[in-house]
Amino acid sequence: MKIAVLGAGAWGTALAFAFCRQHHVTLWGRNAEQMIDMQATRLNRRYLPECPFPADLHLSADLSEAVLGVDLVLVVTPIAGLRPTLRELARLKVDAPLLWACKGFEAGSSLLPHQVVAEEFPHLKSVGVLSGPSFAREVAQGLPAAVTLASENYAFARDYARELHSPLLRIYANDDLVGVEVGGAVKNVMAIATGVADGLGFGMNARAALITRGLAEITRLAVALGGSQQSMMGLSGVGDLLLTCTGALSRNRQVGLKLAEGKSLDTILAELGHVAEGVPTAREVLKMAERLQVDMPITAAVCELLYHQATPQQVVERLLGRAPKPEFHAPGA
Ligand SMILES: NC(=O)C1=CN([C@@H]2O[C@H](COP(=O)(O)OP(=O)(O)OC[C@H]3O[C@@H](n4cnc5c(N)ncnc54)[C@H](O)[C@@H]3O)[C@@H](O)[C@H]2O)C=CC1
Ligand SMILES: O=C(CO)COP(=O)(O)O
Repeated sequence: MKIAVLGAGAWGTALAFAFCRQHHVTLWGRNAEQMIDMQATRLNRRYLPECPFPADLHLSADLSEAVLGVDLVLVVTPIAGLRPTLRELARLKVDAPLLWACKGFEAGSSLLPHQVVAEEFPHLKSVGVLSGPSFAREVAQGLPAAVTLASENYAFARDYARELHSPLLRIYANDDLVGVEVGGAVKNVMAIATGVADGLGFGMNARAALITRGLAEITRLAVALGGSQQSMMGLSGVGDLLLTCTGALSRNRQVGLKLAEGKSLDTILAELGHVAEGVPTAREVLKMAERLQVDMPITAAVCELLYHQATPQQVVERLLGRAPKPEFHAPGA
């Protein structure tokens, strides 16, 4: 297949590496200067400095050139870049099948990525998300990983999962687009919370409790939005939640660790140099939870920390001080 990967950050670069083993791949980035540097050094020095480019990876800073005659477009910008990128694709009259790999709810609209795609490309039916436990650096180093390709059009998910699948990047098909997107979006919020708890030295018991109750929270929201509970047991549910809450490579977890050190959000984001989707997404998830009357206390606590100047200690006291309740639901309820 001829594939255009749009977005030359860590994850776009890593996916381009993975797919160019079997396909003709062009990695497009919006920053022409950076793309010239990448071509000259065959390295993404800004976002993935330790991984040299495979010889057969093509690069372009010209979107029209990158998408010319492609069989698949894969958008790997942060969620904030999804809509602007789709609008550029619409302007260029691109109608190739479309996948995206961004994780989050769109800031302001609180829409999931597939809803943004439906607004910008209402007639395109071959669309879906690629999501799951996958740190860019490990994928770029050729270490094995498994992800989910979810689409409401299951035949599309099945066929493109088969096309993109390889021994090092195993791809599973799923028809639960909502569940897979909610899992990928909200685990980032839970990773911030887990980073805070770990940074405060609360120990491994507390970490396991947070991850488990985080999963309960994600599941409630996913089901309220029409997703399937089963996906929460899958790669884009518990799989990505575990990875991001415990893995040192997670940027969202790093945000939490630095919040626990008492650093301001602005300082943390400047130090990070990468996107941390859990930061804008936490606010949208809380809005959505309030609208749907879904109980999401960990998300609310993360929002208190990020946006209401609460200290980590205050937030933890409030979370631990809540009244006891049934783990699942009261018998007979
Ligand atoms: N890094 C990882 O391990 C993984 C990241 N993701 C998701 O992939 C998405 C991208 O993440 P990363 O590549 O890691 O971020 P990053 O922070 O490494 O790079 C972001 C890239 O997006 C570009 N960008 C930002 N706005 C854009 C726009 N409007 N148009 C075009 N390009 C734009 C930036 O120039 C930069 O190249 C996020 O939603 C993230 O949650 C998903 C799985 C793994
Ligand atoms: O989504 C990811 C792994 O699946 C990457 O997580 P971070 O954005 O927290 O680094």
